[in-house]
Amino acid sequence: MFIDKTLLITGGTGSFGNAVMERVLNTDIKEIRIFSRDEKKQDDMRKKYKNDKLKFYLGDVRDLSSVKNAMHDVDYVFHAAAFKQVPSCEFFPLEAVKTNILGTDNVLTAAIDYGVQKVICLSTDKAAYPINAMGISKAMMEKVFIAKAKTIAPTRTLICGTRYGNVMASRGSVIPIFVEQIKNGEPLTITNPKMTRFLMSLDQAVELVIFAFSHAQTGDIMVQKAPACYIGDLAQALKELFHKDNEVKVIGTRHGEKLYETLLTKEEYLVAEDLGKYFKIPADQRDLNYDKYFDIGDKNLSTELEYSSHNTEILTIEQIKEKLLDLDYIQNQLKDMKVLL
Ligand SMILES: O=c1ccn([C@@H]2O[C@H](COP(=O)(O)OP(=O)(O)O[C@H]3O[C@H](CO)[C@H](O)[C@H](O)[C@H]3O)[C@@H](O)[C@H]2O)c(=O)[nH]1
Repeated sequence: MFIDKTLLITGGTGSFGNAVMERVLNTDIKEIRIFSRDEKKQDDMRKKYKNDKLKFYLGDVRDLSSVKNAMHDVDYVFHAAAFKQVPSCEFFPLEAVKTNILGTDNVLTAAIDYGVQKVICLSTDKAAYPINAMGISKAMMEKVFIAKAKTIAPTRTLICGTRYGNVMASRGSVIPIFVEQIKNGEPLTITNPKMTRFLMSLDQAVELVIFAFSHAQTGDIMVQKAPACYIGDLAQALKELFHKDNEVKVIGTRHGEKLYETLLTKEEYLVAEDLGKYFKIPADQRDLNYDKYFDIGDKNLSTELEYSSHNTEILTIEQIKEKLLDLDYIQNQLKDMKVLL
């Protein structure tokens, strides 16, 4: 797939950028361009990998000229640059607009201008029925790339996306928070034990992008099916793995937070194609002459379910423990704490 090609990864110094880069670096790819704002992280990456195939571009997706500067002779783009923290986007929603929405438009404009063959834009479950600024900006990002996909022949530039849930043990997320609390003998701060979240690994996020890369048609969003768990059960699973019995403190739901996340809205579920491990949300083929579709309507809409972390497979405590044990992060923490399994 990548033989002699050039791949640009926006947000390339982030955890997803690193993971997907590592996955592709050992193919016959010609060049991987890491595009990001942070010179320090780029320098760390340069020193860590010491690989001539890796090229680093400083820039910001908000600035079209910096994006164009990195886009010449690129074949494929994985667009991962984004603001993804819920709280910071709540306080600075316009910053989310600039990076997540306008930045995406810049990436697509430059990609089309330079004849890039494929662009994969990364979205999140928080974009489905969004309630916080981060999710709303990502939902708009999806609208932007779907609309843009209609403006260009897929044989020239194919534009598609992926949507995935929380990445387990990512920096600042609940798993490392609970592990630190366990280590320090502090109570585990549970927002609501009945809250559910999809459980996905970084590798699966990479898999999903590679799957979209090889299977998506223009305008499609690819979604990975995933199990979920109750946050109360996640805390219990961690306590059992670490052989500790910390107290639990229920602290209540945080700002902008949902009881459960949605990967497919019911409107999308109705049209989604089930591809086994994945769902494909095909691009809406209607054009602006909307009137001619009005009398068809959608009778099923009121009965259809969404695909959410409440109605997907819910893992038992034992199953959560198995998933946790697959994570390098958990293995290292268990070793640090000299826990025998
Ligand atoms: O101390 C905590 C922290 C979190 N949770 C719960 O654990 C679940 C997961 O929380 P995370 O903070 O790990 O993940 P979020 O779903 O809240 O989303 C987070 O991860 C996203 C990316 O996956 C974005 O980065 C986002 O800004 C960030 O809030 C939620 O139900 C949350 O209520 C707790 O019970 N206690």
